[in-house]
Amino acid sequence: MNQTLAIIVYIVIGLAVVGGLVPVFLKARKNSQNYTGPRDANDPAPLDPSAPDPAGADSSMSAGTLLEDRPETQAPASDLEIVEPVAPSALETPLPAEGRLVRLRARLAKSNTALGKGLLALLSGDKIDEGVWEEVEETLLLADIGTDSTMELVDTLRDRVKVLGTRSPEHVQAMLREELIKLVDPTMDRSLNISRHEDRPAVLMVVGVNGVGKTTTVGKLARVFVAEDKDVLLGAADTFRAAAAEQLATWGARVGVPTVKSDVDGADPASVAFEAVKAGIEGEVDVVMIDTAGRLQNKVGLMDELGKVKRVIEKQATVDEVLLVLDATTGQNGLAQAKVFSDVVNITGIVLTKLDGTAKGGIVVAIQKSLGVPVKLVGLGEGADDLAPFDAESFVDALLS
Ligand SMILES: Nc1nc2c(ncn2[C@@H]2O[C@H](COP(=O)(O)OP(=O)(O)OP(=O)(O)O)[C@@H](O)[C@H]2O)c(=O)[nH]1
Repeated sequence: MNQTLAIIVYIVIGLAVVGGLVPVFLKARKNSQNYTGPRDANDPAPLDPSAPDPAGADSSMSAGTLLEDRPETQAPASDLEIVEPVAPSALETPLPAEGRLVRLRARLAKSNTALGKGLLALLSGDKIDEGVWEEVEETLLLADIGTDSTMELVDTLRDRVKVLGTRSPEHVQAMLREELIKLVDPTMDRSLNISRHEDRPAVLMVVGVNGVGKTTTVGKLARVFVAEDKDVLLGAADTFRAAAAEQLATWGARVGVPTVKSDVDGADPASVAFEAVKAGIEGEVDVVMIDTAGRLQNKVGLMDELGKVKRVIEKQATVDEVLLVLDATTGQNGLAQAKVFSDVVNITGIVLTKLDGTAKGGIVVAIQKSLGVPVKLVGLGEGADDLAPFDAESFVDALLS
């Protein structure tokens, strides 16, 4: 009897010990997903165990706190989770990308009437004297086309008007259309490099300053790719703004796309990016898209951090597309941002957002000219499908319509 009792006691103790270890094993397994590769020279300092919890410090920040105000040390990306999409029955069907610029033409035309219609009115008048050319110049400069391109366009138009003799409004419209299209450059390759490699997904990274529309762009792009039947995975490497990862996961879930994110505020963004790409390789998806935190281009540490995110991804894949998101309403300021970002991460394309809210559509020309990088996409509203592949002819037609 005593022997049986002793056996039962041993079994109970044994079960208690095993039960206690299970969570430890599970936690260890979760953490083993973390990126543990060698640190780069400019990596953030490793955590000092005696230091106050940086996650705690971060969580006291408001969503509006700028990235440069955060503590130097960063929490590791422990507690990574993959947010799975909603039930298939609740999934949305995104619109195909083709023809979107034409569909959204009215928005572009509405905010750029001054440019297209203004130029047409000026050039269709009975007499084109110096005063008119000055007004044409002013209109182009106000639309943020940039000084060099404005001069170039005015000189060409002046020559062509001279040669033309009679000027019907149709003639003027055709001439203006032709010259504007040349300026926007239809020869640039605007396709996105998102073809899957034999053994791994294509990786696309989105960068830019605060609030330009990076997360929104990744969400809208996920929809475009889903409409093209691609398998997509998102990585929420904007670990600074508390709501950003949630925002991204919600975008993804709506169209059946999973998101890799960290539960820890201020987690190491490179680590989240690494894990997202790893999950993309293991899941054999077509495209992994990495959202990054907004950062001011004049903060060296933050720009270094961005370079690190890219380098860490490159330990297991190539970064095929780096899209710089610029807010069209900030006009020429975007040029300064573009310059610095392109020094750090080799920008392959521009996304120009909020073109629906500005009469400065000419910034497309200025950016391409100063950077030599094509505008590949334009944002024309806050709606889920208000992102369009950029096309020189449709764009100019919208300006002149
Ligand atoms: N009108 C308009 N609003 C846009 C467009 N694209 C983005 N937005 C809005 O811009 C705001 C900022 O967008 P986010 O995607 O959160 O910007 P973000 O760059 O990720 O922000 P940070 O992570 O703080 O740097 C949101 O209110 C978007 O709805 C656009 O093309 N048109």
